[in-house]
Amino acid sequence: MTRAVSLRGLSKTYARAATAVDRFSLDIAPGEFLVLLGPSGCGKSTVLRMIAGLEDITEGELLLDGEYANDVPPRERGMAMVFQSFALYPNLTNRHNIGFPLKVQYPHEDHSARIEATARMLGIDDTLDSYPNQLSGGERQRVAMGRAISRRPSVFLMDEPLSNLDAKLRNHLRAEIAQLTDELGVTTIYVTHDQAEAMSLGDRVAVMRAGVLQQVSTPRETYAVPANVFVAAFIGTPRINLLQAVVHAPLAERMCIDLGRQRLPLPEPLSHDLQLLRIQQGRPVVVGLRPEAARIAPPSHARPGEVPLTGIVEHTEYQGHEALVHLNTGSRRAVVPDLESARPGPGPGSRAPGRLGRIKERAGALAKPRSSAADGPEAGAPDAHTPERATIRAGDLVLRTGPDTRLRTGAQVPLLVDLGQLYVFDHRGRRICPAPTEIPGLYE
Ligand SMILES: Nc1ncnc2c1ncn2[C@@H]1O[C@H](COP(=O)(O)OP(=O)(O)OP(=O)(O)O)[C@@H](O)[C@H]1O
Repeated sequence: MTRAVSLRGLSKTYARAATAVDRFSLDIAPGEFLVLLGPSGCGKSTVLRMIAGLEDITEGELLLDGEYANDVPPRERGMAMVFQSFALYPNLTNRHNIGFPLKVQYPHEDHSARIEATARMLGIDDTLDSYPNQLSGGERQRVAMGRAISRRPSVFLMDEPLSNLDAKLRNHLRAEIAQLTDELGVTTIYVTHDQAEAMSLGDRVAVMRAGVLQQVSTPRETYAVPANVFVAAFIGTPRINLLQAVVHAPLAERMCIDLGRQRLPLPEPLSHDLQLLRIQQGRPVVVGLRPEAARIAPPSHARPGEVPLTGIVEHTEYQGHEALVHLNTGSRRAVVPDLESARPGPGPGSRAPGRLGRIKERAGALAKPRSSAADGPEAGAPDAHTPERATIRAGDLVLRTGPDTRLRTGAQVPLLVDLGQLYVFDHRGRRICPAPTEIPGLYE
């Protein structure tokens, strides 16, 4: 059996604490795999615990199969929870750990067949007579999952079940969880702060920030059409490049996006999405370019929709299947406060003061800002005395290239930016390009 879970304006306020979850609404279909994703402390576990009945709901409604369920005791909700810490009974064999919930529910029945079938499904049938301390972390987490499965719950609640495991095992178990929940067809709500895990597991991903739901969509939509700058920055590795910019849209001239030291010209005729940017004239915006949205090539190689920019190579990270080139375009990075500490900094070489200084000097030598209606305090080109100066750093743009690309540090290289992959966010961080109501090309 599987069931629908609906959250209607769910809020949670702890005594003497800020609101942990703020008017959270979501409908989860029977059999769906929904991932709750967000940084530490954003309220993911609190949502899960309210669904489980382990936490009182301060405001709002929980519906199970359409029925009001705020007051249903946890054991009557037909849910099973798997936590980050394996939480097994150390003095019970794995067989008894898996069978424990069955024994509590039906003390006089023989559960051997179901325990063994569950263990086979999880590939731990040969460890049934061992104790948890005789198992590896991955095996212990399988036993914990076995205990959750054996009860045949109608909803699985998983709270970072893989975060105590090493990367290799995590990837392996991730695939197993996907297969298992698919086979069982049970509604699964899975909490993680790992965006790669969320993207690979979820039918849909619900991104949270500071207790508030930001976006709920398929992994593909979440990546392709993030609702705001927070979601754009949270999803994708390497992270999207976010640059401070100003839209420059004089009536008689071509529109462009001023990045401070360089501009992105917007070729005529403008696409519908780019036309809508006109109303942002003179306003600060944030430009988002994923690492695959630009390539190293001269202007003569431009394909339709590509516009030129230049950058100075700061350093190249070899990744085996690709290389990541860190470039300095003289732009100012935009900061997403909740995420900034998690952002990988520039490479080790760039931390050497002499080299950083040299890179900054070269950045200064890039195309000088032309006179612009948008020039001014918000437009970029900050002078050395403004605090903004500190935000001009080497490596404002990271691009993906082939693994064999050889680039000399300090070389100035021509770039082509694909405007079809350009994101623009307004001063409040909402996506304004592509326009919010459209999902261009996604279902073609
Ligand atoms: N029992 C509690 N009393 C007071 N505040 C709490 C309690 N439990 C959680 N909080 C607060 O509620 C907020 C949300 O916590 P929650 O554990 O749901 O976040 P999370 O997104 O699951 O974080 P993590 O990924 O670190 O587990 C945090 O600010 C946390 O400090």
